[in-house]
Amino acid sequence: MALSVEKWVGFGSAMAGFGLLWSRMPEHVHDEARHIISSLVPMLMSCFNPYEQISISEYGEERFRRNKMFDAVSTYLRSTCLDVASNLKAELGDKSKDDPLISLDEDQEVVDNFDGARMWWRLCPKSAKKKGATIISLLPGDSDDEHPRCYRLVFHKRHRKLVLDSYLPRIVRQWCEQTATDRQRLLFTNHSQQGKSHWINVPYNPPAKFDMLAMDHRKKVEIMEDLMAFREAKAYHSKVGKAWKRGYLLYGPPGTGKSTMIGAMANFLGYDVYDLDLTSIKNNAELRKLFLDTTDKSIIVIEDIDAIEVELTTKRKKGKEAATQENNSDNHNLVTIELSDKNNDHGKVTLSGLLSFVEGLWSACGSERIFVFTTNHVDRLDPALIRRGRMDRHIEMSYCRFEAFKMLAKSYLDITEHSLFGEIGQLLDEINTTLADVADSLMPRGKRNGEMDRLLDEMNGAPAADLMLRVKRRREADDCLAGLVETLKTKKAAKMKSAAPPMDSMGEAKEE
Ligand SMILES: Nc1ncnc2c1ncn2[C@@H]1O[C@H](COP(=O)(O)OP(=O)(O)OP(=O)(O)O)[C@@H](O)[C@H]1O
Ligand SMILES: [Mg+2]
Repeated sequence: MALSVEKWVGFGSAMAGFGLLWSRMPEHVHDEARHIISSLVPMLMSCFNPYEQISISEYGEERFRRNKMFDAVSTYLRSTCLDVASNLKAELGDKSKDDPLISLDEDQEVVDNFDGARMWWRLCPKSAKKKGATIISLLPGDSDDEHPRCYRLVFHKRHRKLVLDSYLPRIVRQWCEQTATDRQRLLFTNHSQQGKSHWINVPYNPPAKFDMLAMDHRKKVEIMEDLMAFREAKAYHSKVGKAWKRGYLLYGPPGTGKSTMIGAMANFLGYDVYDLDLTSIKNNAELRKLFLDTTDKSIIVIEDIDAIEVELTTKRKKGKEAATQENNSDNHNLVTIELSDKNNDHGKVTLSGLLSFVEGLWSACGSERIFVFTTNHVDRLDPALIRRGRMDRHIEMSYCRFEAFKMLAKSYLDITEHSLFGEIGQLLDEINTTLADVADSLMPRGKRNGEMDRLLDEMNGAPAADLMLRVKRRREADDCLAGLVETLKTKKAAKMKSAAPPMDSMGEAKEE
């Protein structure tokens, strides 16, 4: 049957070609004959060929975007048609290394039954393109003169309505439901190969969760509520005619949790993360292609945006220009961003190119996207980049104070109080310490627990083991907190020393 379906489709194409030929007959062929035969061809075609087909290509016409319908069909066929296929292929799935991901091999045909109708599916391999067509490809190993892979669905033409109104929409619905529940989240980064940029990805399971993020509780709840409201605001955005996207600027000193917060956001929303490295992008056109190849329900991150040299070409920033260049002149990894790209955006990524995705024309391409910019130096950023509306929320990640410390102590040592808490609270108020430093001090090093660990192993769950475990934890907490006090005192002494006026030879403070 499969073969005959293919033949019918082939026959249909041949007839179509014949029809085309006729419609282009030279003038000297009698007009009337030409007209009669041309109008007969479609009729003949529909008499002889009872089948129709739909192609679902892996990439869209312009190759800018992956065709999600292709992914939906892959997932559907994997779940419904594998039993009847003989040519399969296996890959290691992202989720579990023990679980191979089985899918249809190229050219394997399978038949699906839907509401009594038969559907023939085939995954067609890449094929050579007819001469003359040129499409720029950004995909690895994908050459410009090839058609991408595609699924071909063949069905009887009396089922056309069923296919378009019920069968294909059901495939999409199932895919959406499945991806929402058990999809492996991915972390993407842009990569340049043979002068072309594309995304590469790895499975992403960030350990950070909001409940272990140490920061002001009220602020944290506000952020979570904001994210939740965003996720449910599809109708609102379309009602007010705004692109469904949101921008966050996370700023604060190194080690205060900006990257950790991004992981917590991704966990909370279940979104993929695109970590955009602007330094490897040549110009706005490439940036545009990368943005267009991001998926919905994603967080697009540009870390350390202050490290991007802002070379202003407009008059309004002339004064600041010299200072910016001077500050960054020795950093060769910087990408130059020009504010005005109207006349000259061929060789550079420009600020307006970047902004057109955050807020401008291109921001409407795709939906449910969150932009996160991070910086250690908020004061160095161009106001155009961070003005409200572009970056909807500015979140300060600050040094570790007592409240944040208590959260870290709870997650790292599982304690809520200790005799050293008072002293630690006071020291944290006096000196600026990052959460990264405090977190590092709170990691048990097991200095004096070697013997206890051995005993615990030997006891293997005996009743006394529980008590011993608690003693061990308590000791670890004592050690960590004592270590933290020591570190903070050393820092405080160093700070006081650097702030003290210089001494003369008699040990007296010199007058300035
Ligand atoms: N608010 C926080 N809550 C819990 N842990 C934190 C927090 N901030 C920092 N940490 C700890 O410090 C480590 C470094 O933090 P992180 O990388 O998020 O800092 P950052 O602000 O992104 O720094 P940088 O500006 O250098 O990129 C984290 O892996 C985490 O262990
Ligand atoms: Mg970071």
